[in-house]
Amino acid sequence: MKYYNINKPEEIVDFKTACIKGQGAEKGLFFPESIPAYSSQDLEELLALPKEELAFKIMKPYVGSSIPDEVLRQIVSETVNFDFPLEAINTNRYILELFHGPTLAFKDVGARFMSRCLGYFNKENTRDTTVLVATSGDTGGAVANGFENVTGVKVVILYPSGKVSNVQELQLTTCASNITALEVNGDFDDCQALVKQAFGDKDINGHLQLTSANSINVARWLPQQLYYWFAYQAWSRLNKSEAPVICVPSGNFGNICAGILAHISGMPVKHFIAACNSNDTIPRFLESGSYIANKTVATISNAMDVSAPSNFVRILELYHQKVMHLKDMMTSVSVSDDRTKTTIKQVYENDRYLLDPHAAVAYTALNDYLKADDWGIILGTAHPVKFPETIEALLGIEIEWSENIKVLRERSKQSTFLAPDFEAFKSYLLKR
Ligand SMILES: N[C@@H](CCOP(=O)(O)O)C(=O)O
Repeated sequence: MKYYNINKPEEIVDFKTACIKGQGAEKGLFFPESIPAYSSQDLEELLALPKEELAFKIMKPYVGSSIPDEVLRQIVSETVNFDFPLEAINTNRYILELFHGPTLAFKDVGARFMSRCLGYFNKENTRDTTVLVATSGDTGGAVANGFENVTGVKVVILYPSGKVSNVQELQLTTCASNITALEVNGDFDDCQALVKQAFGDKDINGHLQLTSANSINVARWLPQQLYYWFAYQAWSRLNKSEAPVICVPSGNFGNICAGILAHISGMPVKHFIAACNSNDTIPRFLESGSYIANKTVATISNAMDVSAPSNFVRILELYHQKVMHLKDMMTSVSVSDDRTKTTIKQVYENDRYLLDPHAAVAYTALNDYLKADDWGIILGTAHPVKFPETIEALLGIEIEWSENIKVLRERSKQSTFLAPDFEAFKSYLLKR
């Protein structure tokens, strides 16, 4: 498979180069030159596969000859070695729980896949690679965990000071010595802008070999489509007469973009909903046609506090930049914190299911979209235990800590403050 740069289509690379570079010239994202198309017979066969084999079949065309089959098999089986259950919240609303990995968020899949691919490519590399990553909460912990002690890789995580939950902060500030956390006095979009600018800076690139572990990197983005294939296997067993509406909590739009990619490959979906919090650039864009990214707003679903979602350009590319065609398949809505809290309470009281704030945004949006007896799926992108501050205050319950959270709480945070200023970031990187 070859990938072209959306901003500079003459830049064409293979999977290995796309993974190592992370981002193309002129801040362009890499995009696959062709998308695999599965016939109904292929789909039948995919339904019957164990998850490791399904993951291999789906990822193989995207990786091409960059990684030998036996290595790729090993990488994907380590990537998906936990559960992805589709649970019923009530009669017609289901949740695909994506939070059973080591850092309790959906980002574990992409982070584990990318860290192992980079580890493989790095075997021939004599230089260390510096992985830059901006996080609004969940990516940072997953990347820290995925890259912990990977030889030849150093990770620099930028996160917005005071705008991630305590558990998320501990996950990204208490790691092995190859992981550094920079606490930025700004918001996620400031962190993401610093990272993107660093890729285009000659001095930094002369000094360090950089890559990105955000979903701008195809090796982080593409494996996210596996969730949708796992969901497909699970819902086909439910014998529903229609394909589902799938509602995805959306911040940087990498997850929903991967879902749409799976759908374009042939996986049946009736409609996608991109559920946003008050950071509503895309809902407003789809409504009015004007793309205006406002200042990022802090919400209780903090991992979605993104005002300029990197992957929206890929979603448009999937529809050949035709917004009209995209709107037939995807709706995007904004849900306030007040409505999110009401949903957490109602679902807990009526169904005894504990939604985290991100899933609650999606549940609210799905309910608004569907009639009561239509069926649909939300993606559960993070475990509620990551947000005890919000949930305990709202429901008056105490959330039980899992073993990995107990261990985290005993560690102490290590971070370095950084102004949201490119020269400050550059001078930090040049001293490394
Ligand atoms: N929601 C993210 C923001 C970055 O998204 P990514 O998928 O591009 O890494 C987070 O939790 O950090």
